[in-house]
Formats: sequence, C-alpha cells, structure tokens
Amino acid sequence: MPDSTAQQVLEVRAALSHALGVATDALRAARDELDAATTRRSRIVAAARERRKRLAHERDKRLRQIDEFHERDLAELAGAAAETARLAAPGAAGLGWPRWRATPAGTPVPAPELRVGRLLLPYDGEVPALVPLLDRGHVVVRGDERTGDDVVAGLLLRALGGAEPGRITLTGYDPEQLGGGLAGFAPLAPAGVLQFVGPGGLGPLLDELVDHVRRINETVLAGEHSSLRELAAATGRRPEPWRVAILLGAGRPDELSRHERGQLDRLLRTGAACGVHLIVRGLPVPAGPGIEIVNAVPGDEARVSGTGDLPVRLDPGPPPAIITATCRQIADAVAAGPAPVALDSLLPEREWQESSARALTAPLGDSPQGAPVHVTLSDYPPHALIAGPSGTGKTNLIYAWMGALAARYSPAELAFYLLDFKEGVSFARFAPGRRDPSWLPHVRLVGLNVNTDREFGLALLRFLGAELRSRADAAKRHEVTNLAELRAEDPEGSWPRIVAVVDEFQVLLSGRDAVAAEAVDLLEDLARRGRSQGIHLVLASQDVSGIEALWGRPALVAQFSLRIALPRARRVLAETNTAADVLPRYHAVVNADSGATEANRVVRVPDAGNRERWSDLQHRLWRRRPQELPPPRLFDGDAIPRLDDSPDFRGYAPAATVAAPEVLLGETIDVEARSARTVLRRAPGRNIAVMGQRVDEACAVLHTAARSLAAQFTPGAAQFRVACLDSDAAAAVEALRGVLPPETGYFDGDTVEILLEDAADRAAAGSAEDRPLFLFLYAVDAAPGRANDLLRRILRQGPERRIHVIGWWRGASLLRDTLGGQGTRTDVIGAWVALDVHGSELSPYYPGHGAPVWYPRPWRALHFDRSVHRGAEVIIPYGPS
Ligand SMILES: Nc1ncnc2c1ncn2[C@@H]1O[C@H](COP(=O)(O)OP(=O)(O)OP(=O)(O)O)[C@@H](O)[C@H]1O
Repeated sequence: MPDSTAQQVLEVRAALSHALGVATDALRAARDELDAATTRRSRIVAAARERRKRLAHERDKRLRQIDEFHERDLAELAGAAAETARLAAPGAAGLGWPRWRATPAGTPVPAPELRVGRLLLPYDGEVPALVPLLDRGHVVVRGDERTGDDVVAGLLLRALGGAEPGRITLTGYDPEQLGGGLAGFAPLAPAGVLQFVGPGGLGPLLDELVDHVRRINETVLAGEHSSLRELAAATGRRPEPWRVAILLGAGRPDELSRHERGQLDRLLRTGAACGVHLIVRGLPVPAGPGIEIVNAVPGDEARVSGTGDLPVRLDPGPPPAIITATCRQIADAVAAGPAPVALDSLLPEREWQESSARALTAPLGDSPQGAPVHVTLSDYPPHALIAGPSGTGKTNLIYAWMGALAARYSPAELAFYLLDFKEGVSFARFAPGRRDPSWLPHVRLVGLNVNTDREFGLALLRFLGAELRSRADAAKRHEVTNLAELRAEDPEGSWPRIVAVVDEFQVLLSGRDAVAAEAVDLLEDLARRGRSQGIHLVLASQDVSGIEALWGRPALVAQFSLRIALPRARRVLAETNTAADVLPRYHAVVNADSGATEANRVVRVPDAGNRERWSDLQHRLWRRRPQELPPPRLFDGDAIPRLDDSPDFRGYAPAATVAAPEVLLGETIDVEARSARTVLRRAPGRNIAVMGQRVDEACAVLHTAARSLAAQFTPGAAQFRVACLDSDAAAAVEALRGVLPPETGYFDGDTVEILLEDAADRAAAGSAEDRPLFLFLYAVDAAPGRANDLLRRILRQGPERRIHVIGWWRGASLLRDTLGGQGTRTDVIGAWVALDVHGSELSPYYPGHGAPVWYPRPWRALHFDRSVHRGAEVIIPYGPS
C-alpha cells in the first residue's frame, strides 16, 4: 500500500508538477499576453494623443482662417462705408473740424448728408456717422444736453457751409436759453439768414412753416414735381431756399398744445419735400420715416438711428471761432446779394428780326424759377412807371430793357428818346463820345444834366406831342385807328414805335410853376393818345409817392398800367401789394396790371451797367446801322454850346443885301439844336437889349450877335460900330476886332457921344441908310447924361432907317432910365435877353403877360421877341469858340 501511496504520491506529485508546469506556462502566456496588450494599449494611447493634438491644431488653424476672413470682410465693408460717406458728405458736410472750411456748392441733388461723429468699428480707418437733413428729413437729438448742443451746432455749421450763402435760412426757437444755444450763429441775424422766435413764438412759427409748405406745394411744385429735390434734379435749379427750424424745447411733456402738436406732425410728414427741415431737441417726437434720431451721449455709447445699434463717438462741437467767421462770411455774402447775371442772357439769337407793329416785347431777366420774364409795351399796357430808391438799380434796369429791345427791333421799328434829370451822365453811353464814337442806333435824342433845364423836358414832351399829332393825321388820312393798321396801310412810311424814357421825371413835375403845369398837361395827352400811335412813355423815379402832380391826375396815372418796382419802392404797386418790400437786390417786380398783387412777376435783372458788355452790343448794332441814320441829338445841360456848331450859323452865306438880318443870341433848349434869333428888319422897335450884370454872359450874347450878323453880309455890305463903357468888357470888345469888318468904328466913354450924335442924326434923317448900321453898345447905362436923349432917338427912329441898337444894360431899371424912367413906353425894345434879372423886373418889357417866370441861373438867359413870341424862351449863351 505504501507503494501505492507513494505511487499515489508520485502520481499526485507528477500531476501537481504537471499542473504547475501548465500553470506556469499559462502564467507565462498570460504575462506575455499582458505585455503585448500593455504595449498595444500604450501605442493606442500615444496614437490617440497624437490625433488630439492634430485635431487641436486643425481647429486652431481653421479658427484663424475664419478670423482672417471676418476681418477682411469687415475691413472691406468699413472701407466701402467710409468711401460712401466721403461721397455723401463732401467738403463742409464731412470735413473734420481741424481742416474744416466752408465749401459752398452750386446745386448738388440731393444735398449732402452731414457728419455727426464716427462709427466705432474694429477697423483701422475712420467711418463717419452721417445724418440726412437737407432734401431728406429731420433730425431729433436726444440724450445729454451739452453733447446735444454740440451736435446741433455741428449740423448747422456743416449745412450752412455746404450751401451757397442765403440758400439756407434758419429760425431758432430756444425759450430756455433765449437763443443762447445758437449764440455763435448770431452774425447771421442782421442779414436775415437767422431769426429767433420768442418763448411764445412756437405756435406762430409752426403755423408759418405749415403755410410756407402749402405755398410751395401750390405755387412752386404746382403738381409737377413731388418735392423741391425732384424739381432741382429735373431743372437744375433751386427756386426756394431751405428753411431749417431749430426747435430747442425744455423737455416738458406739456410743452406743445394740441394744435402745435398737430402742426409739428404735419411738418415732420410734409416739410422735407418743400425744403422745410426741423432739428428738434427737448420736444417729444416719436421715431418715424424721415426722422433721424441721434442719441447724444458722451464717450463711445452714442447711437444714430440710421446706423442701427453700432456704437458712435460723436464729434466735439465746432470751434466757436469757425462758427463766427463762417457766419460773418455768409452774412456778408447775403448782404452783398447774388452774383449778377450777364446782359447776354437777354439777347436774342438773331438781332433785329422782330416787328413792332403790334407791340414791343423783350425779356427783362429771369424769374426765380429760371424762366425769362417778358415785358410788353403796346396798346395795353402802353406806358411804364418805374420806381426804386437810389442805388436799387433803376438805371441798370432801363439799360437792360433798352438792350433787350434794341437787339430785337431795328431802328426802323423802334426809336428812343432819353432824358435824365439826375445829375450825372447815365444816358451818355448811348451817344457818341470823345472816347467812343459809337451810339445806339435807335437813340434819337439824349438829354443829360437837365436837372436845372426843365424846359428841355417840356421841349421833349412838346416834340412828342407834335409827333403824336402827325401820326394821328396820317391815321386819319389812311382811315385807320392805330399804329398796326397804319403800318399795314402805309408800308413805305417810317413809323417806328417811340419809347421816351425820362429818368427822375419828378424833377420835371416839381414846383407849382408854368413848366410843371404844362408838362402834366402834355403828359396826360401823350399818355392817353400815345397808346394807339405807338408812343410809349417810361417814367422812372426814386420815389413816386410824393409826386403830387401825378397823383392829382388819376386819369394820367391810370394810363401807366405797367409798373416796375425795385426793392423797397413805394407806392408804385397797389397799396396792399407789398412784394417790393421783400425783394432781394437786383430784382424787380414787374406788374402789367397797375400794381395788382395777382399780376406780380418777380424778375432778376442782369447787370447791364458793365460798360464792356454794353459796348460789345452797342458796337455790333452800330456797325449794322443804316448809313443814312444820323447820330442822336445830344443835349448836355453842363456843356456850353458853340456858335460854330449851330446849324443856323453854319447855314449863313454872306450877301450884299439882306432884307431881314438875323441876330443869333444863344442856343434854345429844344429837341432840335436851334439858335435863338431875333430878326432886325426895317421896322419900329427892332432893337435888342441885353439886361443883367453878368459881364461874361452879356459879352457872350453880344459876341454871338456880332458874329452872326457879320456872317450874313459881304464885306462892306453892313456898317458896324462898337462902344465899350465898362473896362470889364474890354477884352470881349477887343475880340470883336477879329469878327467884324476892319472898317468898324470903336468908341469908349470919351467918344461915345460922337457915335451917338452921328447915329441920332442919321436916325432922324429923311431916308434910310443904304447899308444897315448896327450899334453894339457895351454897358450903355454908363454913357454920360446927354447920351440918353440921343439913345432914345436912335432907339425910336433908328430901326426904320436900318439903324439898330444891340445894347447891354447892366440892369432892367437902368434900361428903364435910358428910356425915360417909370411909366415910359418900352416898345422901342422889340427884343431882349435877360440874364441875372428877376422875372418881376421884366414885366414892363413883357407886354400883356404880366411878369415872366424866370429865376436867374448861371449861363442861362431869357429871350423874348415881342414880334414873334407868345412867351419868353430860355436860352444858353454860346461860349467862346
Ligand atoms: N442787376 C444788377 N446786377 C449787378 N449790378 C447791378 C444791377 N443793378 C444795379 N447794379 C449796380 O448797382 C449800382 C446802382 O445801380 P443803378 O445806378 O442802376 O441804381 P439807381 O437806382 O439808378 O440809382 P441812382 O438813382 O442813385 O442812380 C450800380 O453800381 C450798378 O452797376
């Protein structure tokens, strides 16, 4: 058994050892497996880590790419926004304050947007934050008060600086600070560009703006355009300025009444289309279309509604010095008025093409809407009244009108007669001058410096009256009633329309004297009957309101149905028509219906005063003139005429016998250049007395008389004797030696009696002289006592014996003494020339007329010849040759 036990032990042992071996193998195998698994795991872990790293890398790379894209996109967008902003807000609308300056631009459409600050974007460059105002809408500023003030000031300055001066007008409502919020803009007020309304003024202001919108809709847009902006785009013109109202309320909810609320809402809705824009702060205005809201907070948190929620940094306010300087410039420019329009704008494409048979029509300038405004003279309206205070451009308007007419109608169609009672030479340009020999071919007469020679005005009216009669006679002959018909019936006749322009015509009508009375009568007749005969009167005056002579004759005034009022003209339009009060410079109201408000047409008159521009036109027309057309008659009251220029004097040819020798005495004040004359025929009383103390003028008259007589006789055909009793006249007498025949006898105080005795004897002789004898007696009142007797005999008996006295007495009463004192007859003095002698002293020599109206004036004389004159005539002595 032991064996079996041992065996068994052995077997067990063997089994155990086998099992052990197996287990050991298994263990080893397991270990190996573990090792392998461990190794594999480590590899897997390492691989996983590697992948994660790669993943992170990839992710980072991708994120970086996305960031780059994003930034690039953003930069592109911001760049584009900045560029757009630069275009939308050019110049003054967008420049930063350090470089800011006004950049007034013509009429860009639409108007620029205005910078208020910059958008805060992750972007290197700057993107301006803009708000639309002019042409687009309204701006409401909320938030911090000081920042808001800066925004408002910036907006206003940018808007003003980008527009032509005067194209924006501002109205401020600032009840809390009473305009203090807009103090910097105060220099605009005197020029009318800025006005303030007081604390109670909001309602009226809103009413007025609403009314303005209504007016623009009715009269300017007139259903043709939906907004001024559209009108400007279509026509290139902006007929109305923008009106910007700055409403700075106190922020109280009850600040607006119901009515005001309604008006404000209306303006917010409809104002922008009509150029009315509001900048509102401190009044409740809800967001809405066309309303830009600026939330004004300092720092980086401001917002502008047009740019959504993007943060904005608002600009600081404009430097006060820039505001003041800019406003001053604008005010100066507005006060100086708009730049002148050129005369050429009134000229037709082809000159002298029009017929004046029915009317004279020409443009006078442009309306505010840019259309030409035509003015017509015809049967209706026949005559024009122009008024405007000194310097408002009356003369210029007349030039412009004349230029436009003269370029359209040839001299066969139109004739001008021009008279200027103003001191100066405004119409001189139409007549040949020393520097420029040209003249306006239509001009037949130019009267200059006639302010003291009202008689010349009268002469013109008389002349026109005669022309009127001759036209009326012709019309009767041809059995027609007006110029158009007459021209049709008589195509060969010369019937131009006549335009008589009288500047400062009130001078002619001033005074209650015979000249004024006759002038008004003539004017009335011309005004009434001239219309159908093509004679048109254009009367201009600084102030027609005080012309009693005019307003006392309503029938006369009624004929002047064309009224032209320059700025601030009084009474020329109807009483309730105040259009002239608000006219800008160089504008006029033209009214063809006697000044009724409905007939107002505003016209901007071009600058016709410019000599060069005018000369171009005048020279062109002058070169085209018909060669037979003479230059106009020029009457210059300041010029002293010369006998050598007198057509009468030049017409003399010496003859051996002259039945009616003429004595020329001076130039008449008349439309034709004529010499005043007295005829010394063989008849009683044919003597001439010159009366007055002015030596030069007396000598000039006697010199003219001597020259004119001498020119009519061949040598020896007449006898001349000269006596000089005043040494002041010695030089003048000496000058006669060159004029009178060599055998002329000269006498002085010592020898004058010899002369007078001889002449008196010859005057008393039975038969007449075979050759006339002319006695020129200078200062004859100084002759010794006995001389008066002799003189009386010569004066009484001489003329019938062909002995005539042409004498100078140094006073009217001295002549009377010569004739025999008070009460003696004066008819031996058949003609006289009075110098500085008052009219009342002349009554003894003025039979049947009382005393002539005569106030002595330098280098003028009164001439009366009882054989031919109804009344005395004013003459101008001829000056030295
Ligand atoms: N439309 C215009 N454009 C530019 N300048 C003008 C215009 N009208 C007038 N002026 C200028 O204004 C000034 C005054 O004009 P103008 O002499 O015509 O005025 P007036 O009313 O006739 O004055 P006065 O009665 O004192 O002579 C002139 O220097 C003239 O050149």
